[in-house]
Amino acid sequence: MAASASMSFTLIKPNSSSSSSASPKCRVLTLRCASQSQLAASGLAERPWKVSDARLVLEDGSVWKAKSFGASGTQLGEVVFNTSLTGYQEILTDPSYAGQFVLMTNPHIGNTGVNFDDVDTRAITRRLREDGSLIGVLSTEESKTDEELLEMSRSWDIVGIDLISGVSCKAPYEWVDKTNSEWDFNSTGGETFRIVAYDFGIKHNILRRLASYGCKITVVPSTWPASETLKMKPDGVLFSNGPGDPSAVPYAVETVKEILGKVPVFGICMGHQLLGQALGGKTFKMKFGHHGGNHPVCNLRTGHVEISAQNHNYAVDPASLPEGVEVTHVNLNDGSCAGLAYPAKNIMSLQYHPEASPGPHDSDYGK
Ligand SMILES: NC(=O)CC[C@H](N)C(=O)O
Repeated sequence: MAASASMSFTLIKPNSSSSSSASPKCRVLTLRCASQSQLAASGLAERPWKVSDARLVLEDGSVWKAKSFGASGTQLGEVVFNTSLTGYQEILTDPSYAGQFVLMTNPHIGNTGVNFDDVDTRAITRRLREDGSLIGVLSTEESKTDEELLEMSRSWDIVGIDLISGVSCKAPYEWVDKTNSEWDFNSTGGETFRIVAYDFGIKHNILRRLASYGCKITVVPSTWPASETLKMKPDGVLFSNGPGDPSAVPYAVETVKEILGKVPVFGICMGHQLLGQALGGKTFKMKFGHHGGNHPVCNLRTGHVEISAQNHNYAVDPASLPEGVEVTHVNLNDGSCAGLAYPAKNIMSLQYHPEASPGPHDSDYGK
């Protein structure tokens, strides 16, 4: 689903003037440093892909000059940074990043660290840490002026947009693949539960982990009616991860509401945010969210700390939840809600990724 481009960066003085607009079309892009001399020395400049000048223009008026290879054109999106040390392939193919650019911060991926030829892309991360996630336009089109690109970045917002409909499957299907045995560490033999999994941009490893635990899984589109799901008489329903603003998909919240209390349900990330709303709570946008494989979470039921993989810009406001809903997990970096349960209705959910691949695997408890 994702286009990607690798770029070297040189920061020039912020430019704050503006002029035209364009329709938003967003893809996940990764920003990676390599100097032109390195590219030339390695022969990359002669490879089939085109190396071209590129610019990342942020809505704050800053213009970041770059060299790109692997993709060309102009893309608009929200720039977020990810602190994971490994797994950038999985990050770039995670549908939850639809509408966003991913800026890797690990020196081995996102930048070259000590390199006097290039400005370190961690400078962009610092900017995002100050101001929060920013909309940006990444372009290799020389015909577009900085002002035009700036205007594009200022005339689009990721808030309020339904991004899950663009990444969900279009028809139901059965999922059978398990975690490859060389990577498996917790699994059960035999069939356990029949699950309907709502695909809001579901990650394959969620499905693999469930299959390894013996679940028989039917994946359904985001618009699949609750009544059809209930007719399938599943033992449980999973609401998956997915991109974008959870308050911009009221139809999905309605589906969740219709299912709650009738069968046990579990939500991951977007699924957790939809459950929070279906229970009467509200979500809010965080400053720059949580994106990385190193987030400490406290499981309040056990007192144990789990290191978790996270990828979200929104969170459920615990103060907005009705009585009876229990906050089961808390992010120890900022105290935000990382898990919910409502035992009276057999509901549980996590804001983070217990199935993370690559790990950490602290939250894959096994049986
Ligand atoms: N990984 C996800 O499901 C992301 C959830 C939601 N799109 C957010 O950014 O908060």
